[in-house]
Amino acid sequence: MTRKLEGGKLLVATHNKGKLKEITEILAPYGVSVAGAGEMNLPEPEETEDTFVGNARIKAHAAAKATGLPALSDDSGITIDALNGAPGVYTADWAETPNGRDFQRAMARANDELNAVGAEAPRTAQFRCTLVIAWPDGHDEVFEGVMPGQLIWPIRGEHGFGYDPMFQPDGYDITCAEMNPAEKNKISHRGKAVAQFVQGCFGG
Ligand SMILES: O=c1[nH]c(=O)c2ncn([C@@H]3O[C@H](COP(=O)(O)OP(=O)(O)OP(=O)(O)O)[C@@H](O)[C@H]3O)c2[nH]1
Ligand SMILES: [Mg+2]
Repeated sequence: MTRKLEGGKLLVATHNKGKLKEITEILAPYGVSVAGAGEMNLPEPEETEDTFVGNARIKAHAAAKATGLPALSDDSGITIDALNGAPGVYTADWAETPNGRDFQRAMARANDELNAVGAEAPRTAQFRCTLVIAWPDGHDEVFEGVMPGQLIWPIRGEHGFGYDPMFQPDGYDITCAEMNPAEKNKISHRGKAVAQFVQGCFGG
């Protein structure tokens, strides 16, 4: 049975400003305001699992334990069919450099690895989002969303974050970075997962 949440404020256990902005915007119509782990100075736990749900559990339970409040985490990434699902849980790692994350470089790597598979390699990929809400007593619940699409090159668009300029959702001829944010939230992996979370934890 899904445990319900009360009150209008939710702790979101992420240090990613792009995710936080999207979750804030998706939850606004439900009267839920959001506080991020970064602004609450919570440490960033190490993501040691090899599944989205495993890492989402680590982040949500760490924040719930540290604050005594229910905490929502988001573990997400891109799975590329021709690369057997890579980068998957390592999506952020592909962007890491000694000077911070560089997504131009991460997108170029995805394109290079696809080209190395061959000209005929399918360009299909999925954005995946796993949300975990954890309570301080150790209870948790999981919600998931997937957005299928194609990886295009050269990249296009200025909105969004991460790999958005490379990702063209199925049924669209523009990338996620060319959409306005509300349009992306309507169809995205994160939009779908948050809708399920709202239904489960705030619904009747
Ligand atoms: O173009 C994108 N549009 C999206 O909608 C999206 N959602 C996730 N991602 C990427 O997937 C990785 C998640 O890694 P991740 O779950 O560990 O998050 P993170 O480390 O950035 O923050 P945190 O929540 O762990 O604090 C990061 O590289 C994100 O850029 C996206 N990229
Ligand atoms: Mg992370």
